[in-house]
Amino acid sequence: MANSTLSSSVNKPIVWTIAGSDSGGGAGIQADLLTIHDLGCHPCSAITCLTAQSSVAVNLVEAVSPQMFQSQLDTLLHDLPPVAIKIGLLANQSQVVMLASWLKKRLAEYCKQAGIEVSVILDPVMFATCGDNLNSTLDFSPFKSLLTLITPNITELAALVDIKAKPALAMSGAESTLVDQADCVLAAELLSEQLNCHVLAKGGDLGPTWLRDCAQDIFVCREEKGISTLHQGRTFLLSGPRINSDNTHGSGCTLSSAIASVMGQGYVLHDAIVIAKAYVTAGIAASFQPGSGAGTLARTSWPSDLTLYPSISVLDSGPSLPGSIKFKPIVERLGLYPVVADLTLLHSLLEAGAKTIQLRIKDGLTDDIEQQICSAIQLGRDYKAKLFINDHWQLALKHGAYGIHLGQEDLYTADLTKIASADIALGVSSHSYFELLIAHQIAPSYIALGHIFPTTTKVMPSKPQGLNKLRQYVELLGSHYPLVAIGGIDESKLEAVKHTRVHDIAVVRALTQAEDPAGAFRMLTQKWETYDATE
Ligand SMILES: Cc1ncc(COP(=O)(O)OP(=O)(O)O)c(N)n1
Ligand SMILES: Cc1nc(C(=O)O)sc1CCOP(=O)(O)O
Ligand SMILES: [Mg+2]
Repeated sequence: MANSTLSSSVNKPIVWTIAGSDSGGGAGIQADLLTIHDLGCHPCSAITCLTAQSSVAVNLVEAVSPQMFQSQLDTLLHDLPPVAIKIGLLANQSQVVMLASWLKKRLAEYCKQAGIEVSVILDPVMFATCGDNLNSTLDFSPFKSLLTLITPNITELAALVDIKAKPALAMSGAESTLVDQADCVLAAELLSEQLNCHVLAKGGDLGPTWLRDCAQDIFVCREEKGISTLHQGRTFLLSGPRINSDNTHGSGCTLSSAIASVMGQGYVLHDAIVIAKAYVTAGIAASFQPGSGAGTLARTSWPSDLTLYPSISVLDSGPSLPGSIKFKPIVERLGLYPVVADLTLLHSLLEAGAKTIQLRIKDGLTDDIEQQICSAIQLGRDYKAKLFINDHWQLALKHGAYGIHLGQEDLYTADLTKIASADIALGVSSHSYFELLIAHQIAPSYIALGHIFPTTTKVMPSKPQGLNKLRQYVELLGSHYPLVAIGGIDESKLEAVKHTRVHDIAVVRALTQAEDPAGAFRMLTQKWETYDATE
C-alpha cells in the first residue's frame, strides 16, 4: 500500500513555474504551486524575484541574482525535468534574455535527447491586481518561436504588440489602449505573428464595454499537432460566465499554470485552455478575501460542471455555426451501435436485433450510393431501427432517414437548420473537450466520443483518448446527451468501457472482422448489457 501511494505520487507529471514570489500568497509562485498540485501534477519552481506584496500594495521587488536564476533552472532540469513550463513575472530584461537563451539551448537539447516536447506558457505579468506596475517595459521578442502560448490581458496586449506595424490598428487610435473587439483581435493576431506562438488575450478584467457581460477571451491559434485542421490557423472567441467578484488576485497566474498543468497531462492546447478557463471561473466563484484588498481564488480541482465552461465561436472570416437549433432527442438507449459499409451486413445485423445502426459509405459511384442509402433507410423502417446515414446528409434528408451522423468538419457545410426542422436525429463526432463544447452548442441528438483506443479503421489526427478522458467526458455531458464511445472497442475492452458509465458504444471491426458478425453482435450486446457500470 505504502509503495503504491509512493509510486503514484512519483509518477505525477512535473510542471515548472518560473515566476516571482507573492508574499501575500494570492498570485505568483504561490498561486502556481497550489494550482499545479490541485490539477494533479508535481510542481517545481524557479523563482525570478521576491516581492514584498500584500493585497493592497507591492512595496518592493527584488530580483534573484543571475547565478541563482540560472542555477535553479539547471538544477531542476538535471533531476526533475518538466513536461510543461509556466513563465510568469520576470524581473528585468536580462532575465528575459537569459531565459530565452536557456529555452533555446538547454531545454531544446533535453527535448531532443528525451524525444519529447515541452509546452511553454508565458503569462506576461506587467501589472498587479492592485494596479501597481510590476514590469511594463520588458521586450519579449527574445522569446520568438520559443513559446507555445502567451496569455496577456487586454492592457498587456496593448503594451506588447508592435502597433505601428499594423496600420489598421494605429489608424483606429489604438496607440496605448485597445477598445473595440476588432482592434483586440487584430492586436492578438499581430502578437501571434510577432512571437510565432498561439495567443490567448484575456478579457477577464472589466475593460472595454464589449467584455463586460461575460468573461471573453480571444484565442488565436496557429498550427497545432493532434487536432483537426479545422481548429488550426483560426481565431476563436471563448465566452465564459462572468462572476462578479473583486477577489481575482492571481487569476492570470492561475490560468497560465492551469494550462501548463493540463497540457502536461497530455491534453491538447485547445482543451487545456477551456479546462483552465473553467477552473478559473470556479476558483473566482468560490474565492475568499484574506486581507483588506482584492481576495484570491479558491482551488476547486478538475472542473466537471458544464456551466463553468465557455462557449466557442469563430472570429475569423471562415465558416461558423448557426445559433439556437435543437435536434430530435433520443430518449431510449442506442445500445451496441454497428457502423457498417454494406447493405448485406446491415441487413443481417438488423435481423440479429440491432436497434441503432449506421451506414458509412466512404467511396463508390454517386448513383449507387443513393440507391444504397434508399435501401438502408427502408430496411431501418422495416426493422423499426434508428438508421443513421454518415456524411451524405442531402440524400438522408431527401429520403427521410431517421438520423444523420456528421463529423465536426461537416457541421460547417451541412444545412443544420434544415436537418433539425425535418425532425431528423443528428449524431456528432468529437475528439476533445473543445469539440465536445462545439457539439454541445448545436444540441445534437447524441455525441460520439472517439477514438478511445487505437484504430486501423481510419486515420485520425488526434491521439486515442483513453478511458480516463472518456470518464471525464461522461462526467461533463453524460446527463445532457446520449454519449457513444467509438474507436478500437472489442470484447476485451467492453467491461472497462462500461465502467466509465458511457451510455453506448459503436463498433466497426469488432463486427466486420468477426467470422460471424451477427453472432458477434449478439455476444457483444449480451456482455455490454450485463456488465455492471460500477467498478
Ligand atoms: C457513432 C459514430 N461516431 C463517430 C463516427 C465518425 O464520424 P465522422 O467524424 O464523420 O468520420 P467518418 O465516419 O465520416 O470517417 C461515426 N461514423 N459514427
Ligand atoms: C469511424 C470512426 N470514427 C471514429 C472517431 O473517433 O470519430 S473512430 C472510427 C473507427 C472505429 O472503428 P473500429 O471500431 O474498427 O476501431
Ligand atoms: Mg462522416
